[in-house]
Amino acid sequence: MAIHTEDLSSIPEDLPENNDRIVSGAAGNAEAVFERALRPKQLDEYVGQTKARAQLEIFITATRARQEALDHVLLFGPPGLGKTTLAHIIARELGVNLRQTSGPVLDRPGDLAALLTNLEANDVLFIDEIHRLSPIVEEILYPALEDYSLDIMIGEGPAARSVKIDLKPFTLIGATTRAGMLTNPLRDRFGIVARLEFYTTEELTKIVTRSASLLKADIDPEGSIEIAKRARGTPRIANRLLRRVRDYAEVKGTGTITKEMADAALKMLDVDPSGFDVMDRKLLEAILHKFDGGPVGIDNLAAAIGEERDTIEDVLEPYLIQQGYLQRTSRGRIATRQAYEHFGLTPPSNSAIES
Ligand SMILES: Nc1ncnc2c1ncn2[C@@H]1O[C@H](COP(=O)(O)OP(=O)(O)OP(=O)(O)O)[C@@H](O)[C@H]1O
Ligand SMILES: [Mg+2]
Repeated sequence: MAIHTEDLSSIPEDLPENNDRIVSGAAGNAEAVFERALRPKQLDEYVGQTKARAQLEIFITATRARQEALDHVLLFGPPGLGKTTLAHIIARELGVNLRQTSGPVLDRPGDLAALLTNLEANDVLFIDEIHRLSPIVEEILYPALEDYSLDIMIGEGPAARSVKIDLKPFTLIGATTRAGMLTNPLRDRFGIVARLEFYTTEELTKIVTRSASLLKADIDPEGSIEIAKRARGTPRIANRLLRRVRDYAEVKGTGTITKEMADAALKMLDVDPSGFDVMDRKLLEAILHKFDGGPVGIDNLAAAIGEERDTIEDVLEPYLIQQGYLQRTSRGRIATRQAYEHFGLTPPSNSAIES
């Protein structure tokens, strides 16, 4: 039996607590504990993502049979869709160890060299937020990925010399919310690229039901559906809403999470029936009211709602676009017909919007 290790020491301590935004895709610190408890451990417990899963299943089975290292894997998609979970599952299914670090933490070439030389044959190195690797570390990574070798400089000045170190075969799993921010040479070195998609209500209902049973929360099937519908297509949010609704049901009701309880709790938390929270509405309303429905450039929009451009692009926008409320065009963001209707407004007849 291989040991499945998680190097918690390399996870940054200063993760933000996202208590201010209930449907934020990002995880807060306190939440990490629950997340670990609710995280599926095997591929067959991993709900949804049929495309990515089917692809991985084949590669994992073939690689296991040949006892080789799996090709390098890039997982990308918005926060909370299950990239970290999937990385752990892959290592576990391969029967190898996983070492975890992240782009911003790994800022010195020596740290990467230490990690790589400590891997056993066919192990997984998981680098979260891989788009934030420093260029020097990335340079060192290329030959490691390509022919399992490291070229590092030892010493300084005239005495400096380059040393080549052979590594055991390994698999890099990189995760990013923004595939577009990877450099081309890095992206090209991943043999398997899996894009994670937002989950359907049915898939999220399964996740909520499973989590409720792990948390020993009493929930009706309709209660699960209500939470699933309002989770912005994101398992992390579904699990978070479940915990909040459970508290509400314990205090205001008999403890059973019914549709009515879920609805009342989510109303109190300002999550609307489409799963939009205050920030989503603020973004859409800004486009509708301040910019006449758009097009509006991302920087103007960021200034208007007092939000970071990155947060808009990584967290807010993807779901609104996928759901058809927002369009990204070369001239800027446009509110769609559906967005007008969501706020009870009449879409302008002559506008460029499509529904
Ligand atoms: N396919 C799934 N089936 C069941 N639960 C899932 C699935 N994907 C994610 N989850 C749940 O959602 C939580 C968040 O997932 P995870 O941490 O893997 O997201 P992530 O994509 O790595 O997010 P980030 O971009 O913030 O790192 C997990 O704790 C897990 O319980
Ligand atoms: Mg993650």
